[in-house]
Amino acid sequence: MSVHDENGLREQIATLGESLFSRGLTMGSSGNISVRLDDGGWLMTPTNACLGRLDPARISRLDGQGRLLSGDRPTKESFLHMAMYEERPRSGAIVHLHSTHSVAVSCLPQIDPCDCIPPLTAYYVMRVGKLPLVPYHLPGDPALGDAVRGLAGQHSAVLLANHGPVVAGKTLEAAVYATEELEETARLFLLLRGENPRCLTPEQVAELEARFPRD
Ligand SMILES: O=C(O)[C@@H](O)C(=O)COP(=O)(O)O
Ligand SMILES: [Zn+2]
Repeated sequence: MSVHDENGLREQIATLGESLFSRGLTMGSSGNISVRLDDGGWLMTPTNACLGRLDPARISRLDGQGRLLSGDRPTKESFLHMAMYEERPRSGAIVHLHSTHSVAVSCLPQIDPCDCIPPLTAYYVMRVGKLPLVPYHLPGDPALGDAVRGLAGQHSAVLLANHGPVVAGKTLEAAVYATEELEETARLFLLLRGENPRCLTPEQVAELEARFPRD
């Protein structure tokens, strides 16, 4: 990958981070973003950085073993991102946010841990699919990587209990779109609680999965 391409990805991380932050999809210095590079390394947002005010030049550059090559110290969830990439060789980017409605769902006692949000809309199935719950861990706990490793092969998105979503996509744009769709569907799910909404049937879900594979 040329320096020119890498710089373009740095700019894209900062631009999309600002877009997510300015729309209230993550607050303060919460959330992190990573992109896989052609040489097997990664660009990751630095720890304690506000996604709304990222400096492209200070984004952490890691090698394939997760060692910091340049930039600020990476997100404390770097091992979580790396575990997800390991299981998803076709994923090129990962987004983790503290988006309010998704976090709210992650705190509910009675959600199905194998599938936290039912298939309410076609677009949700196309962008997110089945969303498993990862049991609560301290943010930055290396055990989170192992917990996610067991799920990420089958799922492009997981929901960390009492914490928030982690979403992979083929490109950074795809991961951001999927995270936005997850947040909007979490909002719908909360709006419809108690209404016994009509969900898509297993046949309708299977048709969508076949016609619109994610990555
Ligand atoms: O919730 C946390 O502490 C992290 O998962 C997070 O969202 C922000 O951590 P850093 O990326 O290390 O700033
Ligand atoms: Zn977090």
